[in-house]
Amino acid sequence: MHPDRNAVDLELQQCHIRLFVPLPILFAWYLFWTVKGHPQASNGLAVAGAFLVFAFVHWLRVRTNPGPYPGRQFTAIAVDQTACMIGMILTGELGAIIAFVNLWISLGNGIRFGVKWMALSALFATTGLIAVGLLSDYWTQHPIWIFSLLLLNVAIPAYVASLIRGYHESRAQLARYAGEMEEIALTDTLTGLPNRAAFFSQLQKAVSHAQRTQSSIALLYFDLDGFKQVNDSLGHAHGDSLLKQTALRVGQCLRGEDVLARLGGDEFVVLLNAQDKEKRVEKVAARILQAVASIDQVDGHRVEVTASAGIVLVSGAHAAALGSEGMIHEADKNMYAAKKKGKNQTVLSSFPAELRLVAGLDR
Ligand SMILES: Nc1nc2c(ncn2[C@@H]2O[C@H](COP(=O)(O)OP(=O)(O)OP(=O)(O)O)[C@@H](O)[C@H]2O)c(=O)[nH]1
Repeated sequence: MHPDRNAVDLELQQCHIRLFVPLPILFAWYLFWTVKGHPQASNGLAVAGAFLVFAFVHWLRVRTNPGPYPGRQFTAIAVDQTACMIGMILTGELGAIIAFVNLWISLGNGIRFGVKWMALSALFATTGLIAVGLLSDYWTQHPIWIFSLLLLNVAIPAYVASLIRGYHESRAQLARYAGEMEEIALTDTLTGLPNRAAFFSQLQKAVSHAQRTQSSIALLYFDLDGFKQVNDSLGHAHGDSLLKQTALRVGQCLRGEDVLARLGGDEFVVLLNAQDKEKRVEKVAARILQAVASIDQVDGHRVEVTASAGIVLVSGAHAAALGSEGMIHEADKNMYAAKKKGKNQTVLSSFPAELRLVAGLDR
């Protein structure tokens, strides 16, 4: 596929429109007046014919050698607008129609190259029209007409430019809103951590990566011990503060590549992403438990809090077989086993079982 497929398509579209709409109309106009015997009509016929040949050659070039060439915008604007001026000078009153071609060119340049080039094209057109007003006998005698055509060539591009700008601004604003909504949908509002949906999407990516690179995944699930007690004794607001502190302190134990998320309530998960995750997993778990245990105050109230963690270490192939839900479920089961064993501790399992040994976790 051509690197700038859209631009090439647009360029071809412009070629077709030019070849089949304004130029045949211009040609037919001068043909009509030639048949009627207007003295300057044959000049116009020659100009319109030259325009048509030029447009045809340009169409062939775009078809055979698509893509931009150096100075494309400036050349297109200068050649088209100058040819229009010559046509107006050579055809006097019959040339009024060419002012609409000027306008067409400016709008076309805006669509092909952007608002700045449309402004330049309109500037070319208006300067050219002033030159026509000064150089051509017919137009010098009809200043009102040249002034009207000039206005037309300024006002319409300016109006279209404001429409294009408005359109781009609303698109940019929509994109910003969409980004903000996505962020809200993927963030846990209390702690600012990724939420369940965001975590699942990260885990999904990690599973694909582990499968592709034949590496492993280390997933840690932890839950505060006795959180309900804090809520009941201090109130929900202080419970919220404890959750925020937990997110902060645990986050400080992790590396930038690791993902800490809150699944809901007092349940958190960590996806270890660093290269040496297998070797780090137990150390990280110990650090997390220690970080939680170090919280001794919530909003000035003394608290004693610990956490229990379940870990799964899974090879890429097993991760794909278990799926994200399956892995979370395994880690959750281990976390409950740790609670049963007396809380404030970690239970780890691996799939396949030998992964523990490979990772050196049993040494
Ligand atoms: N403050 C606060 N509490 C919450 C929030 N979400 C859930 N909870 C409460 O958190 C508590 C979680 O319950 P458990 O995890 O079973 O309570 P626990 O005392 O930690 O029990 P163990 O895990 O067995 O030690 C419940 O009381 C919920 O009402 C929240 O966003 N903020």
